[in-house]
Amino acid sequence: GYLELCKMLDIKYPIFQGGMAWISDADLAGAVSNAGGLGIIAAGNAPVEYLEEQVYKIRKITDKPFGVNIMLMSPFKDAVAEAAAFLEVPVIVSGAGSPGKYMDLWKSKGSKVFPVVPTTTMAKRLVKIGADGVICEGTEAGGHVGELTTMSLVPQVVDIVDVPVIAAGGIADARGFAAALMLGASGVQIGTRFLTAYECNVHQNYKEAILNAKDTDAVVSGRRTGHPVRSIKNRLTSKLKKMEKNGASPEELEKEGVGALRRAVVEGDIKNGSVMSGQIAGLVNKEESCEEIIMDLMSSTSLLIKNFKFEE
Ligand SMILES: O=C(O)COc1ccc(-c2c[nH]c(CNC(=O)Nc3ncc(Sc4ccccn4)s3)n2)cc1
Repeated sequence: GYLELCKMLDIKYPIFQGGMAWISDADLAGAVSNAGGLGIIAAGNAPVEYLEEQVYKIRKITDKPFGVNIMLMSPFKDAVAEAAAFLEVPVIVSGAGSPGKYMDLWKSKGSKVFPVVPTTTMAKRLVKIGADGVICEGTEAGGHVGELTTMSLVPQVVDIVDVPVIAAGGIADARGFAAALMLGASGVQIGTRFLTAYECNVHQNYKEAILNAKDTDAVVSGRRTGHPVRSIKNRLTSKLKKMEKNGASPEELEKEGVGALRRAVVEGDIKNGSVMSGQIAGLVNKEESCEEIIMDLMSSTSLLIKNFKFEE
């Protein structure tokens, strides 16, 4: 349950902040960890120097546990995986691929390993080789997504693993948090709502696109070409949709996608950039601090579930 998870990771609240490529830096992760959750720095596609710099920086911001998310489609994944172990990062999260070959290295250095898994098969396989928990991310999530929904994936994984399950995808308030606990999750991972936090350094245009989005605006591009990515509907997603319809190759689509996330995050080009976002953006309508987000989640959830106790 959530108390066991908090004990395992020495965190106050069972709330992970999604390690979003280009977005989750030491400022955001440090604020989440200082507020009692697990802040997670995203290595994304960045070279190892970026990760080292962010880990040094977060250790100046907080002395609480934090995580690093390693994106396994990164060209720098080997160096980044080594660095995460060498830096003795408390929690290592992985995504967009299988971290099997790094598991022993990460465990040997004492890191807790929480891979994101899109299916029960992957969950079972990774727990068998040592995963300390799994993050079950439903297709409701932003960014690179699988096919299964959170509502469907979470209970099926809970039934076949004996480690804590974190629910991710489509969760932004106490109702989603409470629902995840009912499905058997020990905690939740939240991306889209933390993306609009004051401490998140993403371009203000990107935050506004999330705050103004409605339920049907977060669409998946590239589902047929292998890298399905959920982002806010704009000129880029329309272009990708047309290209897919005209039978564009994965390489052609990939070329369009490269640099698109940076254009949105850094330059604020939310028309032609990739504004990655979960379906729950329609529920995220105001900017808050990480502390406010976490306290809202914990206090409201404790009202929904009578034996869900927490102390401020
Ligand atoms: O290796 C296999 O058999 C396949 O294994 C997996 C397949 C998928 C996943 C998976 C799905 N979702 C996640 C965690 N979420 C994510 O990884 N979300 C991401 N958002 C943006 C990212 S950067 C990117 C990536 C592709 C194209 C453009 N940009 S990564 N992991 C995990 C393992």
